[in-house]
Amino acid sequence: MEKQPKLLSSQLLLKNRLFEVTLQRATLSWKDTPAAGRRRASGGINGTLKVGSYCVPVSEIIAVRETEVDSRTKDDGRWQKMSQASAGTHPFAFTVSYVDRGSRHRWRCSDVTFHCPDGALCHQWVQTIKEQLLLLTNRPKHLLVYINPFGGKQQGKRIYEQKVAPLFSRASISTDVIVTERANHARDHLRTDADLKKYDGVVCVGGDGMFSEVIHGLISRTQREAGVDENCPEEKLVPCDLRIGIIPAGSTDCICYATVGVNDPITSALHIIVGDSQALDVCSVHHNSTFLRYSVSLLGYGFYGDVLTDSERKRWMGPARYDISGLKTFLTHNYYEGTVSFLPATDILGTPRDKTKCRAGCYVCQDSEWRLSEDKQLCKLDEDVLDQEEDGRWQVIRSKFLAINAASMSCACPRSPKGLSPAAHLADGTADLILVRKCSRLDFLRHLLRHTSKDDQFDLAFVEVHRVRRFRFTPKHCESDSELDLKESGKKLFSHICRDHPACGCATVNSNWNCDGEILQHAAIEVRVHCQLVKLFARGIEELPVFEDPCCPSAI
Ligand SMILES: Nc1ncnc2c1ncn2[C@@H]1O[C@H](COP(=O)(O)OP(=O)(O)OP(=O)(O)O)[C@@H](O)[C@H]1O
Repeated sequence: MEKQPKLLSSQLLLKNRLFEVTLQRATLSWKDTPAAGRRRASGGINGTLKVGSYCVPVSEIIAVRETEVDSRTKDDGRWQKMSQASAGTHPFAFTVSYVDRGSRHRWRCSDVTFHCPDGALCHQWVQTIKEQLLLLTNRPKHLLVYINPFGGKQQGKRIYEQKVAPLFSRASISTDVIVTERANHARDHLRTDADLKKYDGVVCVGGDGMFSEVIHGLISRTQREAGVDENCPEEKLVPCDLRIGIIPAGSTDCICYATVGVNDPITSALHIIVGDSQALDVCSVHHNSTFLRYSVSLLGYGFYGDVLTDSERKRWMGPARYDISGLKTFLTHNYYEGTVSFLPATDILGTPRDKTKCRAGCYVCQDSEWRLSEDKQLCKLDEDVLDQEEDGRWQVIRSKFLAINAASMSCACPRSPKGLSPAAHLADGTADLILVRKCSRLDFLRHLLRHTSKDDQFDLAFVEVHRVRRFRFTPKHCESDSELDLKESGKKLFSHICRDHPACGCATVNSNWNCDGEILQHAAIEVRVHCQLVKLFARGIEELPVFEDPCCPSAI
């Protein structure tokens, strides 16, 4: 590794022990000096600090400030008494706030205070660190924040005010905060009114529903300004410039869990402050050349559509409704006939059966980013050639399905740690299309149980999985208009009977699509994955536990 020049290096006092403190372009480090032992022996009060070397990446420093020095100093949240000798020899101090990694991907903001022998040196340290922070151009300075006061346990406002706003202010981030007054307030404001040029990012405080509002508003706005027609399924959508931050305060925080690894407001706030960036694929869903919705996690027809439809009728039950509706839908065992056509993704590095998972710095997603920038350089003429090539590669499957699921990410969450498609990627421009054909209840149960065990949920004769760029689904009765006309009235009646008699064993005509937790109005849909259409203030789930990380503020 290339040796970096030292920007500053001094012997400073930390918890009454002398440390050699060094600032380089990428790191702030401090290590025990031989004199430290002598000073300890001379009666200084020892803190909990371990002997050794410590290192914080500059990119994870939140802020630096000069600190008032008394004979008492507050460090790590606790008051400590400085020895008279230390206060006398090192009367000036500065405090560095930095990202401290806890267990299970949780981040915290920790402080370390260094004491200096003179004011000029202290000032020089603060200024030099500040200058290094200003060079980090990926950090947001001004954010637009939407708070859903009714999401989850209705704690959005309190969470923001008590846990997030103080961190933003410490990091000198200014905000415009809007507390939403109705559903779709954030979406509509982003679509038309918001002066987006003023901001470096948009933050939503709430659950997956709020995140969905924000992406719908931002994507629509971007397309309108670029002159792209959202209703045309063939249009290539223009990526959104502004990054989105999610402060989890909902009952379902799956997107946050999938992109950060934990649904913790402080962790998310710190990812925003350090200016992380994680691209995310977005699926557009159309019916007959009419835009329906965007999806970033799961599109599910059959089993997951039916669970959502049933659970919506049982909202009064609270979260227990998902288990009850799940059991009911499983026992009902409906299957649906139709045609799935899809365009396989052939030019990518990963497959849905990979053992490796999408993690921070994922090389599969990076490869897609590289291809995306190459694609942009292709001239318009080549797009027609590509379309013709695509036409020849579509595959068609006509069958009876218990479930059709398209996962744009693993869909892992605390309830399902492996997720629906464990090897799916956040930003490779594909979705994993999982087809579960008609099978016995026992076999379907085996498939479902494998989502929570080590066994491969796709390694069953009635399950197949394809990594796709586009797909279409046509329910059997929609396959031709004349067929539809002939059967329409009879099927409506049939569907009604089956809903009222769920145990009769006959298939209802149509299920509904569950689109990231919302029910779609149409069963016949056309889906296209847009590679890296939005960006989040996140970095993907980090792989290493804290003690394995070579550059964290623990001893090295
Ligand atoms: N002020 C408001 N009043 C009522 N509904 C709102 C308001 N602001 C946002 N919403 C809507 O509330 C819905 C749920 O919000 P959110 O996702 O934040 O919480 P949640 O409890 O996780 O909900 P869900 O689990 O249904 O996604 C969103 O779809 C959003 O459109």
